Order: sequence, then structure tokens, then C-alpha cells
Amino acid sequence: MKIVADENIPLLHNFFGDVGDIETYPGRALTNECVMGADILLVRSVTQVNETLLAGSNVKFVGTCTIGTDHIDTAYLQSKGITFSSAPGCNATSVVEYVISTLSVLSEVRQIDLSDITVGVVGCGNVGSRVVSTLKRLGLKVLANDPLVDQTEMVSFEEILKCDIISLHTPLTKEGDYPTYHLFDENTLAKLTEQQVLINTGRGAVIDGEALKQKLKKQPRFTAVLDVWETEPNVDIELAGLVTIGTPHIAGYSLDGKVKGTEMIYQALCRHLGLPLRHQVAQFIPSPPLSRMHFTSEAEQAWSMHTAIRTVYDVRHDHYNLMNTLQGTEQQRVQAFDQLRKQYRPRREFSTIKVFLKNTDSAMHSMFKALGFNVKSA
Ligand SMILES: NC(=O)C1=CN([C@@H]2O[C@H](COP(=O)(O)OP(=O)(O)OC[C@H]3O[C@@H](n4cnc5c(N)ncnc54)[C@H](O)[C@@H]3O)[C@@H](O)[C@H]2O)C=CC1
Ligand SMILES: O=C(O)C(=O)[C@H](O)COP(=O)(O)O
Repeated sequence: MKIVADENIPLLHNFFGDVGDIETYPGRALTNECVMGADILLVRSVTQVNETLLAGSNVKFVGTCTIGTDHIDTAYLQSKGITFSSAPGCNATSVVEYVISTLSVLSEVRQIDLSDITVGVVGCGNVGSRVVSTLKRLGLKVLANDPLVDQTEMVSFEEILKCDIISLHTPLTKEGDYPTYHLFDENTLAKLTEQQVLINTGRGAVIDGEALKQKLKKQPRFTAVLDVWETEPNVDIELAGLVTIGTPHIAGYSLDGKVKGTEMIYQALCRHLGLPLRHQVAQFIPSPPLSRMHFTSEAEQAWSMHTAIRTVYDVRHDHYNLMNTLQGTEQQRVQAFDQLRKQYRPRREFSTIKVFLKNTDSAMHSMFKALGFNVKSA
């Protein structure tokens, strides 16, 4: 059995090595020629999987080790009887932690009092609902909008537009009753004041990038945080220079989230082929490292939450890394964008870190728990 796969799928050989012969390619370089003779195709988000890629091939199973599926022509796969699987929720925690780190940083650099603001979440699926529940458990006021789920706890889109911070967690869709393509177009962006914050970790084209750029030129104090870009991997340099935080599509790039994506597709493929499950992440990735943080005095505890969040993941590192690549020719910048993603450091999730607190009955203890840290008594 021949497996053609994106070379950036972590633990690819560990999971799939005994399922078939693996041939790897850079995800953006996968062509129709590459998949000829393949039975199985394993991709990430950068490969457009459609008739152009698959015509005339024998591929019977396509798996994407990602949450997003906008790069997959599922109707075409269905019409050809090709089994398809994605990895829903695999890196949702990673995205939540990106948002948490962003809020922590903005609270300082934009002097935002998090206890006094309302966060509006657009898209309340695996990621959005976890953002909502985590922020609520931290004591923040949160509203959510999602026309496609039970409306009991949802508010209107117009209400979301009044929130101090708006965080986008929708897929990219161009069809259906509620398409998200350019959901934040010139008109919608015009309704946001300079005091508001817009965070996008969904897909770039949910915001009209050109319209956002023009808004930021007119209202430079408007805070935009972009992990995803309409034109990626070719980031609009001018827009990048105007955002408060800009990162190279790595919100979901915790090691834990990425390998979970591989594991989920491995499981789906085993189901498809009727094979027993022989591998799991724990075999290959060390269980939670012995990383420990001790906050044992009252003074330390006062700022401990922000310290812990930013020690494990400070979104500004990814921001500076991206900003440092925005030079040279378009080709050099595109390569640099992909390199940042390919060589991304092993970032672990909060749950892998043990936090020792002096007083485990404290409100701080509840907050650390809400963030997912492994809280212990000092
Ligand atoms: N930046 C990154 O690294 C990552 C980005 N993503 C993106 O985030 C998206 C969301 O991820 P999940 O929450 O796991 O997906 P999900 O499918 O669980 O949830 C998406 C939610 O958005 C809602 N939605 C659809 N159209 C909407 C609209 N017009 N207005 C409001 N809500 C709408 C859906 O009803 C659904 O509840 C993914 O599709 C992917 O594109 C996901 C993981 C990592
Ligand atoms: O899971 C998703 O959806 C994402 O956006 C991934 O983080 C994208 O990662 P790549 O597939 O582009 O490596």
C-alpha cells in the first residue's frame, strides 16, 4: 500500500510506517503526478485536495491532520467514493492558549482591565466553545454568536460587534446560509471603534484583509491580532506592519495539538482498513515533562497567572519571528513563512506543566485550574 503524505505531518513514520510505504512531499508541492499510484493521501491545511490533484489516481482515503477542511473538496471526494477524515478538535486547546496568551499580553501593552470588558466569540464549535468556557471560568464576561448551534446561549452578530474584544473561530465557508468569507468586510469593520480588539485565529479570508488594512491606516489605535492571513503564505507586509500582534498561522501549533491530529487520522485510517490500533501518541511523545513552576509567596502569586501563561507560551515570540521575516522578495518571504511553521519549536500545552501554589483553596488556584494547568499544593 502506498501512502503519499505532507512531510510536515509529525510522527508520520511512527504512526503509518507499518501501514504502507510512505512517500513525502512539501504540502504545497503535492501535484497530480505525486499522487499517481498512491492509495492513501495524508495532508495538512496547505494542500488543495480536489479534482486537479486526484484525477486519475487510485486514492481511496484522504486524511487531513487538521481541524479546518476548507482546503478539501469534500463533494468531489464523495462523488468518487473516497473516504475522508479530518481531525476535529485536535488542536483546539492550543488555539485557546493562543487567545489566552494574547489577552494576557494585551492586558499589559494596551492597559486592558480584563475584569471590566466583554469578549465576543464568533463561531462556537470545538475552539470557540472552549474559549467561552475558559474565559467564563476565569471570571470574564463573554458573549457568543453562532447561527448553526442551539441558540439558547447565543447573541446576535450585532451584539458581538459591540464587545470590547472579538475573537473569530469560524471555518472559512463561501456557501450555505451563513458564509464566513469576508464576514468582516468594510461595512462590518466600520462599525468597530478604535477602542475595540479583533482577534482572528480562524481563517484569513473571514476578514477582508484589504479593508482591515485601510481601517488600520485610518485608525492606527485599532487593535488587530492576526494568526491567519487572507493571502498566506504571502503575508501582506503593509497589513502586518499595522497589526498589534501578527503570527504565522501557528495558533494551533502546540506539539500536543499537532500530534493529536496525526493520531486521529491514524485511527480513522485503521478503521477504514479494518486494522487494529497499534500506536498512540504516548509511545512517541514524552508524557508531561517535569516542568514545574513554584509560586509560594503572596507577592509571587499576585502576578503568577500571567507569568505562568507567558512562560509556557508568549505569543510575542511568534509575532517577532514573523515580523523579522517580512523582508526580501515575495519568494523569500513566502519561504520564510513556511520555514517558521516547519521549524516551529515544540510548544507544550498548559496541562503539561505542574504549578505549585501556596494556597490551593485560593481564587488563584481556580484560575490555574480553569487554564488547564496541573495545579499542586506547594
Ligand atoms: N489558526 C490555527 O492554527 C487554527 C485555525 N483553525 C480554524 O478554526 C476554525 C474553527 O475550529 P473549530 O472550532 O474546531 O471548528 P468547529 O467546526 O468545531 O466549529 C466552528 C463553528 O463555527 C460555526 N460557524 C459557521 N459559520 C458561522 C458563521 N457565519 N457565524 C458564526 N459561527 C459560524 C459553526 O456552526 C461551528 O459551531 C477551523 O475551521 C479552522 O479553520 C483551527 C485550528 C487551528
Ligand atoms: O487545524 C487547523 O485547521 C489549522 O489551522 C492548523 O493549525 C494548520 O496547520 P497546517 O496544516 O497549515 O500545518
